[in-house]
Amino acid sequence: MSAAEPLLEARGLYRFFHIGDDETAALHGVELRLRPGEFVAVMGPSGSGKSTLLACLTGLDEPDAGAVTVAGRRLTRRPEAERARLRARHFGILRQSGNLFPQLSVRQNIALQRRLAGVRGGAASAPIDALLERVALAHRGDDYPASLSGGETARAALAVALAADPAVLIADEPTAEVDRDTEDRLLDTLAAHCAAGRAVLVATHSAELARRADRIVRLRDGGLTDV
Ligand SMILES: Nc1ncnc2c1ncn2[C@@H]1O[C@H](COP(=O)(O)OP(=O)(O)OP(=O)(O)O)[C@@H](O)[C@H]1O
Repeated sequence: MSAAEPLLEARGLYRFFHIGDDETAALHGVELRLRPGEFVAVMGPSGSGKSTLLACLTGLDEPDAGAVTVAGRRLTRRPEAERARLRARHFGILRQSGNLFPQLSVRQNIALQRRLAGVRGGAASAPIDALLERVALAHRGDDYPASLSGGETARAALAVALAADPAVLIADEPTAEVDRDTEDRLLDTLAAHCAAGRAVLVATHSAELARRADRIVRLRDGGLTDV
């Protein structure tokens, strides 16, 4: 794959939901391309389709029409197990609800994510130490999620999302529940991931966060437009 090719590409995405006779077009012909180094913010009012878009882009949901390609591999119309493998390999996913297993330490959560992504030496300590350092959690690696503060939890979740150095980091409202310092650190870390030739897509209501993006796209009634 050449450097100019998008890391993530969505073409003609449609997703419909039916309740009784009512039909909602949650996605309506969405086109999106994320190139290496790009930090893109998706904005849109509640119900505009952001969660549906992120789910379809990461293979958690299957669009009714259209195609998604990540790192040159088609993700759509694949068996669930294949989508899960591609998702673990190519995406880092940061959710508001968190992505930490409570029964594992921070270090073990990172190691698990690396193993799921097929990274060789998934539990090797040097890369995990470096990652903990990057999110200022070097001293908390052996602790369990329940003992972390809100800001530490957000940073640990980011470390897990970055564990396998994913081509595309997808974040849903990553700064909604964190203080200003943590927000700055999260945004700096996302920017550094882009600077390393990866791509970041963030769904947010925060104008502050969107200002840090290279490009803002807006969802309205399932359609995506550049701002
Ligand atoms: N499983 C579902 N069944 C029926 N309708 C759904 C389903 N999921 C989403 N929708 C509808 O699709 C539209 C888009 O929803 P979505 O959750 O993607 O919006 P959103 O922009 O993420 O909203 P919010 O910012 O409030 O999280 C809404 O009208 C929603 O009611």
